[in-house]
Amino acid sequence: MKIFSSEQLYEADKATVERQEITSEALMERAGTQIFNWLHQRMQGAPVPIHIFCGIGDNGGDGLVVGRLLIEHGYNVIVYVVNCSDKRSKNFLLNYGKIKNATKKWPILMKSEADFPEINNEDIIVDAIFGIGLNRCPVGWVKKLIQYLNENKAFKLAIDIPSGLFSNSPLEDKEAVVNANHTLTFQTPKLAFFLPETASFVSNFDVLDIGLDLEFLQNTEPLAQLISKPEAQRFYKPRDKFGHKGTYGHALIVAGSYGKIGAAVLSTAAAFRIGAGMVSTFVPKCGYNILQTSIPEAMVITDKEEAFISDITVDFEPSAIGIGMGIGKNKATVEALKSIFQKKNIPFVIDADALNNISENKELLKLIPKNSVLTPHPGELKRLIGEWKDDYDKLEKVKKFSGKHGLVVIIKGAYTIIVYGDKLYINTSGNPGMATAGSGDALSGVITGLLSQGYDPLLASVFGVYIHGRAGDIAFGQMGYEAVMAGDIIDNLAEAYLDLLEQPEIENESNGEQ
Ligand SMILES: NC(=O)C1=CN([C@@H]2O[C@H](COP(=O)(O)OP(=O)(O)OC[C@H]3O[C@@H](n4cnc5c(N)ncnc54)[C@H](O)[C@@H]3O)[C@@H](O)[C@H]2O)[C@@H](O)CC1
Ligand SMILES: Nc1ncnc2c1ncn2[C@@H]1O[C@H](COP(=O)(O)OP(=O)(O)O)[C@@H](O)[C@H]1O
Ligand SMILES: [K+]
Repeated sequence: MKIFSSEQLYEADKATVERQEITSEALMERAGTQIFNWLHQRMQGAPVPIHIFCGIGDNGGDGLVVGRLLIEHGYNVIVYVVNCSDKRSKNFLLNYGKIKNATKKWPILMKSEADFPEINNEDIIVDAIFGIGLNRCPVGWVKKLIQYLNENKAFKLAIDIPSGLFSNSPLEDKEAVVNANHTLTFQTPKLAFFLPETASFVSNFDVLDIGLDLEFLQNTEPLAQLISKPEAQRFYKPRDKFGHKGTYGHALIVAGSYGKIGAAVLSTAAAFRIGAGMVSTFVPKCGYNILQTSIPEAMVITDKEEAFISDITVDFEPSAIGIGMGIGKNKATVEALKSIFQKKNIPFVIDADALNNISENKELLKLIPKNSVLTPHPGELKRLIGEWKDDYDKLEKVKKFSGKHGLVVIIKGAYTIIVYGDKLYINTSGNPGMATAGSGDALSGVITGLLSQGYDPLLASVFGVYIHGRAGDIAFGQMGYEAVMAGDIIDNLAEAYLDLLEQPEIENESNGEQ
């Protein structure tokens, strides 16, 4: 599913009105009707008071449509106009008139704190104050109203986007955003829903298809692509009936140092489970017995050093190399990295201490083969590209870094983002149970194993991040968040594949899966 900017959505709006030969008022009616249907389906006529707070723009207009439809269906509705400006939009005014006709009275006009209504914890709040047209932070009594709503325990449903949140630019005032329990967003989710500083305002969301012009949506380059099951299903490369282990490549994992051989074990196991034909693992001598015992399927090659890696020599041509997990920062290890980057001109997966060594020895950057995949968590990323002001600044910096060096960068975390030049892919699988030691080692093994099977680096990254997260979700289903260990994620790669190969999901409007 594509994520568009607010500017693109206004263009889509315009294209829809022109090509479908409808009025923008009709489009608003469509949008409001979708919200009404969502509520009506869940409330089934329940007499719970619904407080609808409408701004004076088109988001407010949507709120008025919802209010009118609910009233016409006998719901207990109180509609307020948050009168923060006299510049009411055309469609707001049209619907203001319509709701008056339906109810024979005007909505309640709010002009200051004195107008804040009493709301019970069991009531429902619909937030239609600001949508994607927010152009400055809410201040004064409007900010106070947002805070007042947030203090209330009533269920808060935001229309399109929680008021106070900019859809694709930095948040300036965290105190002036509606903390929505659920958001019903039109046509595509907004970028702010997925970034660490703003995602918490959008704990749950559904995407409502309001039928914006398909040609525009298909032909417009989005801000980002959201990756869910349907996309992953398209990326999957089916196994060949006549394939043999050589068909699926020989992956090399270079990992581990004294006390961190587990990192090598985890990434090796993950590379096998994701389907690499063969996996050889290069470790310091101290890792030999551990590897041979824990993963008999792996071939093990050892360094001349006992406790760390100093010189990576192998007697075969790997189809992919995953490097860095638990290797430490010994000087000799840095030299070994330098030399292998120069010797092997294939895409690498570069993780953990390999990234830290690169950050401390920036000359290594130039030696990394093009289209290699870097998998930093936020700490490693900061060391690599420096501090950032906010999430958007971070994305711009990573895009620049990726473009300059010709690398895929995976920004790990909840909603992992894969960056390749100007392109952003946002993963939707995964859960906080995966915040556990070694889950990153598993990811590097997964991506290395996919590269070795012939997935190109971008595809291996996007698909690998999804399936790793999905395996984590399945592990969560079995044992809850806390008990998940990295090994459980690896064990569930099998289930994640089976889940992927089930009948394709019907692409519907919910959960961002389109
Ligand atoms: N573009 C689309 O595809 C569609 C948009 N619709 C709705 O239209 C919304 C966008 O409507 P608008 O562009 O009218 O914008 P909004 O309704 O988001 O609000 C903008 C209005 O509020 C004022 N404003 C902005 N920030 C303010 C602040 N901090 N304090 C006080 N006033 C402030 C602006 O000057 C403007 O008058 C969407 O979010 C969505 O709800 C739907 O009706 C249907 C289709
Ligand atoms: N809250 C979360 N939600 C989703 N995925 C998460 C979450 N926390 C961690 N992960 C995933 O777990 C992995 C953690 O990687 P990393 O921090 O490198 O772990 P380690 O270094 O211990 O192996 C990443 O793939 C990350 O996206
Ligand atoms: K809103």
